[in-house]
Amino acid sequence: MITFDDVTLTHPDGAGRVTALDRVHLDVLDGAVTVLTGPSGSGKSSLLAVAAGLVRPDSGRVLLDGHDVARLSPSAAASLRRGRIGVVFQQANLLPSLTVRDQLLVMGELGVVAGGRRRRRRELRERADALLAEVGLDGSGRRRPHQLSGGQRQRVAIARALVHAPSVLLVDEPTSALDSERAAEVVELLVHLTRERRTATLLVTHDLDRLDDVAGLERVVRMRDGRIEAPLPRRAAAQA
Ligand SMILES: Nc1ncnc2c1ncn2[C@@H]1O[C@H](COP(=O)(O)OP(=O)(O)OP(=O)(O)O)[C@@H](O)[C@H]1O
Repeated sequence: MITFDDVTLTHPDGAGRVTALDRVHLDVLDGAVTVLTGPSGSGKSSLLAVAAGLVRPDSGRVLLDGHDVARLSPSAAASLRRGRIGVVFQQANLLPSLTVRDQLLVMGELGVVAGGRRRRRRELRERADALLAEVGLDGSGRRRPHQLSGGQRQRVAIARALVHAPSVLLVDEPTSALDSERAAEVVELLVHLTRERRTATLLVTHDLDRLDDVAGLERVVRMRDGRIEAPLPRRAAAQA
């Protein structure tokens, strides 16, 4: 679970400062996808960056499984990120020369080192293969990114983000490069994996209306001017 408790973040802006997050309170619960939407500049990326420990807020607490990410040193934040957080970006960002399976194994090894756990390689390989099957890429482990469709690449990115068994999944506009049908499939997959693995998933999207038919996105929060508006029913949030 991630808890944002009274989190404020400002950036320098000419002579003054611009407020990206303004006293944000939000719980991202385990086993559910919390959708974060809102207009450009409302603070969505800033909230993800703070959750990932990439940016330190001016004030407030960001609790990730009880650790205050906002107070950690940069190296401790990096270690927490590698051990407990999975991230999926707008583009899949796969390494062109690696096979699908190796994309997962490389990330898994990083998590193993960072977490100081002696997870055996065989275990990691089994985990990678199980994840590839779960995201519908059973049998594609030897392919390389250029042999995959956009939706398949994004599925690899999702599997890679989960291979070290993070408790938190941060997802930034994962569907912007996909058509509506593929977009819905990718988000359905995220809902399924989130429930099954009990991750606390925070999904940023600006086009909520494209996800109208996806079940399991009950929790939608909308940002405006750095603030979280009260959680809204999904249709109302899409129209606001
Ligand atoms: N590094 C920075 N320096 C100065 N201002 C910044 C910086 N990063 C973000 N901002 C400002 O903080 C506010 C929130 O930006 P943020 O990128 O979090 O919004 P967003 O909702 O993710 O927007 P988008 O949907 O366009 O990605 C905006 O006013 C933006 O201009």
